[in-house]
Amino acid sequence: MESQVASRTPLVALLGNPNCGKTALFNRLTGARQKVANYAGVTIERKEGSFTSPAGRAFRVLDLPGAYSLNAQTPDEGITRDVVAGLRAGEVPPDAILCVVNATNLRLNLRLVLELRRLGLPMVLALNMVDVAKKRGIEIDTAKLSQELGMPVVETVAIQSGGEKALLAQLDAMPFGVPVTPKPLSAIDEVSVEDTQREVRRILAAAVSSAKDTGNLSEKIDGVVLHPIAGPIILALLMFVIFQAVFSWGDAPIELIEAGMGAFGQMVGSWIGEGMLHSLIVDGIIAGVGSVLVFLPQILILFFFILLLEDVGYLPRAAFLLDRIMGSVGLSGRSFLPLLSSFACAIPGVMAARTIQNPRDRLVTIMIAPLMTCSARLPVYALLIAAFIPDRVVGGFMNLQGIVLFVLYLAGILSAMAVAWFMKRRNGYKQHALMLELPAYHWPHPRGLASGLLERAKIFLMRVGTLILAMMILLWLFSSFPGAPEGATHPPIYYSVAGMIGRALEVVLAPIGFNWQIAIALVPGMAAREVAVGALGTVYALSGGDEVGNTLAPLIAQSWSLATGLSLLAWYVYAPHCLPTLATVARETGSRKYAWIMAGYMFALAYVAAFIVYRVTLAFTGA
Ligand SMILES: Nc1nc2c(ncn2[C@@H]2O[C@H](COP(=O)(O)OP(=O)(O)OP(=O)(O)O)[C@@H](O)[C@H]2O)c(=O)[nH]1
Ligand SMILES: [Mg+2]
Repeated sequence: MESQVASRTPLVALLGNPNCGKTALFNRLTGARQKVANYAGVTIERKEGSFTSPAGRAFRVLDLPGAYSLNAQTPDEGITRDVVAGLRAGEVPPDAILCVVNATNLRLNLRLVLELRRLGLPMVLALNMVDVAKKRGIEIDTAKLSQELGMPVVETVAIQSGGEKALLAQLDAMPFGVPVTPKPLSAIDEVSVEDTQREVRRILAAAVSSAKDTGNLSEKIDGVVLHPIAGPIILALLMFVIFQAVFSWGDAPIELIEAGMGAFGQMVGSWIGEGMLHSLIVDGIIAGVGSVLVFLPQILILFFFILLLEDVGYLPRAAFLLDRIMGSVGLSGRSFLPLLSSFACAIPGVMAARTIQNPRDRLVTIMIAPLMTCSARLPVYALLIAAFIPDRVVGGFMNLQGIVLFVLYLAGILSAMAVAWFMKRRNGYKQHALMLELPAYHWPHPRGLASGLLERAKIFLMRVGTLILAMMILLWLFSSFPGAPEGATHPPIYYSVAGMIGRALEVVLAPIGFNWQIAIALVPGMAAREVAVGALGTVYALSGGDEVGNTLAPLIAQSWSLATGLSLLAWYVYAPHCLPTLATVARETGSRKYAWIMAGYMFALAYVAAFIVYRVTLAFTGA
């Protein structure tokens, strides 16, 4: 046992305050592509990687959630504490702590360094973001700092290639002999917070000169962005521009993909003679997968803006602006970032709720996260909007389709607030002050932005190529067998297994205006929301029409009433069409109960909303 421990690869753990660049450094060292963004609380899990130093030594390295202190306040900080203190079952404590600090904010960051030092593990301090510190005129005497702290101090710039050089050299110089056992966590409390603060001040006075500090430009920008009147107006304008862009910039590339898919379908169709294989490939796969694929541009446009705002550092400001509104329903700005990540996908959103300290707030945030419009809803919304909402300019400059999309997002947000209010009212209110670190603004890094977008495109294409493709093949099978009986008056799919299920469900769904074709699509749609779009593509391709797939929108516009179209939109604002999210909720809350409650309340809301929309539209259109 002993010899095994002695000979293993040294494990180095990255620790530091949130948003100081740990993940950026981790990525630089290991070549990984973990998410880096300019707000606190991006990393919420322990991630392991490895690298070989210039001297040829192998290292294992851990990226951890940021923490302000080892007295963990939130579940994600708890992960970090347990890892360094060696409290995780089946895991040895790290051989060394690589403590990362933000060089422009040592006053805040050094407190954790002093705490960590009391654990008695070998440590290296990475003075990160020295590029920014230098620009601002903050002078840090690293030799002095090293002497004061009693540990090696190296300068790093995690976002520049080569910015990790000094650190690698330092790691190579370290012996890593017999692993050290960390002192118990109680050692941290041996010195009071006040004494620690005093020590921080002393060290700063000795090693840092901010005499030439040009000040923080961010504070000046925040004077405008966080202004009580200008702030919310800027936020609203930003949102507005994003939704307009999704529709107005998306047109050209979408048409290109549609045309491409159409031509591809025809070409492939002409190679394969009529028959089962033709149907599987043209109606099942190309029509199904193609009808989802066309939404790639719109998804990328949305993510372009999200990534941009993330990178610049605007998001925590938005949380700050919305704190009061969220407070009125019993949530705090703390819930904002988890909810915001739910716009990409509810799963990381639900997981990000780990950064919330209060267990009730955390639960409420988890329960409402899926009401935020995730990117998988975008294909559904975009399809139905293209089919039922005219592409018209209103008020001189606003695109009507963009407005409807905005309203759908808003409906999700407002409903989430209402549900939060209801849950909190039942469980008792308690207001918490918002403690949120506002990071410095910085210019977006084009390379990071591009790789973020590429990552998104990959995720989407992977989903299309695996999950959606598989669902389409299954759906085609269920929709093609058994074939139509003698003297059939409907297309064969009507008599198939899927058709039978669809017709059975139609009984329940008819009051909200859904036909059996929609009912069929909703079933595989439980795997993921955009599967329903593909399923509609396949179902309509099999219901007749030759080269449907790429022209699904006009087809459903012809065959459904406006009331049905709008009702389905309302349904998708609420319905929990995503089993993976429900599974994540069960895991994160440690109980299936909440997944069931979530599914129940979301289906109920979906039905009621769709019913109201259907009936009201019918009343207006007089059908
Ligand atoms: N200018 C500059 N920016 C940096 C540097 N290192 C990181 N950043 C930026 O700082 C922000 C935070 O980086 P992350 O790596 O996500 O920080 P983290 O410590 O992992 O944050 P959490 O996971 O939230 O604890 C990002 O916007 C990075 O691009 C650096 O050395 N210089
Ligand atoms: Mg991180």
